[in-house]
Amino acid sequence: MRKESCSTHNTTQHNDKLNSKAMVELSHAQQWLEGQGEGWFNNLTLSLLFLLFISVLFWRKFNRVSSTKLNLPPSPPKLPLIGHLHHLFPFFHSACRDLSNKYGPIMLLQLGHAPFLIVSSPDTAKKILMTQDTEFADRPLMTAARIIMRGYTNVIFAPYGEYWRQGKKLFGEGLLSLQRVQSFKHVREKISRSCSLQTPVNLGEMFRAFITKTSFRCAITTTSQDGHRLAKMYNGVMTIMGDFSFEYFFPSLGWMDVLTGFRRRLRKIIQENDIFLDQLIEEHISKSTHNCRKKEDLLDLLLQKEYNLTRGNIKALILDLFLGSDDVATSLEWAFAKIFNKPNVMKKAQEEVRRVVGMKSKVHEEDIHQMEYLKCVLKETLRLHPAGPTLVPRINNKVASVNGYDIPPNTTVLVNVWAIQRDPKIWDNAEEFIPKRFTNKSEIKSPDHTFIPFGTGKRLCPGISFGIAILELFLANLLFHFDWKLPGDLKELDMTEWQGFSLKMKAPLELIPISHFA
Ligand code: HEM
Repeated sequence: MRKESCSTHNTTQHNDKLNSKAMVELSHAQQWLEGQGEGWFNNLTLSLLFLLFISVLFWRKFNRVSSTKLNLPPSPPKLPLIGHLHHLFPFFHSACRDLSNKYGPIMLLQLGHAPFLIVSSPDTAKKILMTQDTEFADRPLMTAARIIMRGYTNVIFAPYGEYWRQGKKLFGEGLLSLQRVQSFKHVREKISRSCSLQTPVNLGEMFRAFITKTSFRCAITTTSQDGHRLAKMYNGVMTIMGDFSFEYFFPSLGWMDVLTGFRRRLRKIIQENDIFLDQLIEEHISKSTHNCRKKEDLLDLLLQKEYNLTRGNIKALILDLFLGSDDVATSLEWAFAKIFNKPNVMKKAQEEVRRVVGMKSKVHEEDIHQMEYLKCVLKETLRLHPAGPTLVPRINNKVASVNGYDIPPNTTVLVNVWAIQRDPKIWDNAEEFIPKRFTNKSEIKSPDHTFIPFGTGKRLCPGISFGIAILELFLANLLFHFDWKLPGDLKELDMTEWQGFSLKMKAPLELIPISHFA
């Protein structure tokens, strides 16, 4: 299943959209700029602006010709050059929900030069994700994913095809065979120190650090205790994956990513990751050669010769663990904040956890099965705060027909799960946090597509069981061992959202722990 970089495929796709002469000039300018390095801006600026103008004209000409024959979905009025970008503040998912209320559950936007289809109803989501899923099973080509994930050779961004199929199967097997998250000891000790000092704990930061480390260590056994390097690698990858790239929204302006320093930062992250990942890989190769590991882990599986993966492929696949961990940490942060802001929910959840665990000194995995209310709390959190509010983007390679509309090829398709899961036509008191609405509903995705925080269909998240297991265990432990209060004279937690790679809490989740068993 070996796969080398898809960047040529990407370039070809974008080139098709442009007049070839202007493209040749642009690519010369880009190569030249790459050679000059970041921060360069001198008297050639005018020539570059001229090129920009030409490329925009060509793009507009192309776009007009190709879309005239199609029956396109409804669209709000747009501005020259930026299209609908100005409509999408402060938050993409909520702005799209408001626009969809006016323009319908299937709506075409133009963001910069890139066409986006926004889907906001369960029925249309079903068509995209299930009924017509082969037409929409590909991922769009994004600069950060291309470079960090070495030509889209991780699972999340891999183009739909044999490499993706094999990668997902391997990833699923690797995650299933993981040793479960056994110990909450380190987190408990750290929080206990703050108990005695009566100082607030930044829970969001702590969740992220522990969950990345936990999922990484569960998947890959290593003697390296370098948690700091792991955290640095994680922060670097997550930050740049959520950054703005000119190449994506304005394909003809890809060279601007050189000027802004985006490309340089990507290269730096790759180099830093390489040091850590090469060390892990070498350690695994040497241990398997000397046959001194007791248990096989995800990395051992990926290193097996029969899969014929390059070292770059393996590094990209490992990085999917980071993206998955980020979703878990984000969901945990929201869940805890939601519980804290609703004292009756906190009381009920703590009573359940403490009743089930009883006289034991810690929460065991078997206990979790009996914590029905805790499971409802998690589902209600994932309903109101899905970590991926518009799932991971899809793309269609050919013209597709949905609800009688023509969807032009290479349209990025976003299913606004955040809007569907808060739709007052579907949910009673849709904006309210009411965990008991999930009583006796065991599924983590509903067949009618009204609740799909992990997506569905071919590109369904393979980390569901692993992610839920970590979430349940962390939450149960936090509720079992500690009571919590706000620092200073704060009355309530600030629940403002912030969109990075996942939809996070903007303000730090800081609370003072009080030991329940002191
Ligand atoms: C609460 C935790 C998590 C949430 C909310 C979540 C959510 C999602 C979503 C929305 C997608 C996109 C589905 C689509 O395009 O239809 C996805 C894909 C994916 N997730 Fe997760 N995820 C979580 C945990 C994890 C974990 C722990 C891992 C791995 C360790 C993981 C690995 C993946 C991978 C590899 C994909 C790509 C699947 C594909 O493209 O075929 N996720 N996840």
